[in-house]
Amino acid sequence: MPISATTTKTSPSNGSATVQPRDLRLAGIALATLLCVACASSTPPTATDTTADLATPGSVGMVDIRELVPDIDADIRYAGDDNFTGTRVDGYDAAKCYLLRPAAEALARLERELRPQGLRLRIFDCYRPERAVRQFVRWAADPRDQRTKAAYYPALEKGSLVPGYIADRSGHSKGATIDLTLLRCEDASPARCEALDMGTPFDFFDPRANTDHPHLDDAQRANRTRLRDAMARHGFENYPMEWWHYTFRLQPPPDTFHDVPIR
Ligand SMILES: C[C@@H](N)C(=O)N[C@H](C)C(=O)O
Ligand SMILES: [Zn+2]
Repeated sequence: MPISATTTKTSPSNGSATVQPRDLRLAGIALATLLCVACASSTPPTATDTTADLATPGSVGMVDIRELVPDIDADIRYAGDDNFTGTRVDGYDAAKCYLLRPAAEALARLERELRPQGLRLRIFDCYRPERAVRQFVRWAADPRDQRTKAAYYPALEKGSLVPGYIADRSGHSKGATIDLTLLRCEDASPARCEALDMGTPFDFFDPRANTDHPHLDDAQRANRTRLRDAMARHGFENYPMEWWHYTFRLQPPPDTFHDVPIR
């Protein structure tokens, strides 16, 4: 896994990232490292370091899913204002889905399996820069902004959404996690598709979004099960709090959080 000033590594003990400057030989470098609170990097600068704004998802091992499936359906909600923050999110300079290559290849295999059944995937989010996660956390901590409450978290206080519904250190930043749903498509060109009823919309922060919530109707439960089974066949594990959130089981698991913008 490439490491740069744009990345932080997971602590083996508790699963969260820590700031651990390992090279304090040069006082100037150490000072720069300590001052770079926003970078939160565990690795000191090296000759190959670059700023987050110069690196690309490709340079840290990720691939645009449309290189593998050019016509996959994607509605990258954080690249616009149609999301729970009500604004375009930091780091989403383009509406693209980047994933580590093995995760992207697994997703492409699943899409190929689904199409003959009249089904397709719709992707909402993939790799998420850490600056986006920080924006989510700032949004959740600001009780004055309630513009999206009715649509996204009607029954909960926004301050309670972190970390269960919105992670303060997200697996999305490691490049193997994806938010998505299933579409049923008519065999036309271009395909005419409709999202399956999952019981809640994407990013509806509420117990009803829990994958096994008891008060779903039969069709909604079957649709969630269909998505979960399909994803499991291709190595993706569901997060029980959110029916749309899946992580690809990579060996060894990725341990690097990235803050490279999507463009
Ligand atoms: C914010 C939502 N789409 C999501 O991905 N939630 C999980 C918990 C995360 O932020 O990693
Ligand atoms: Zn997610």
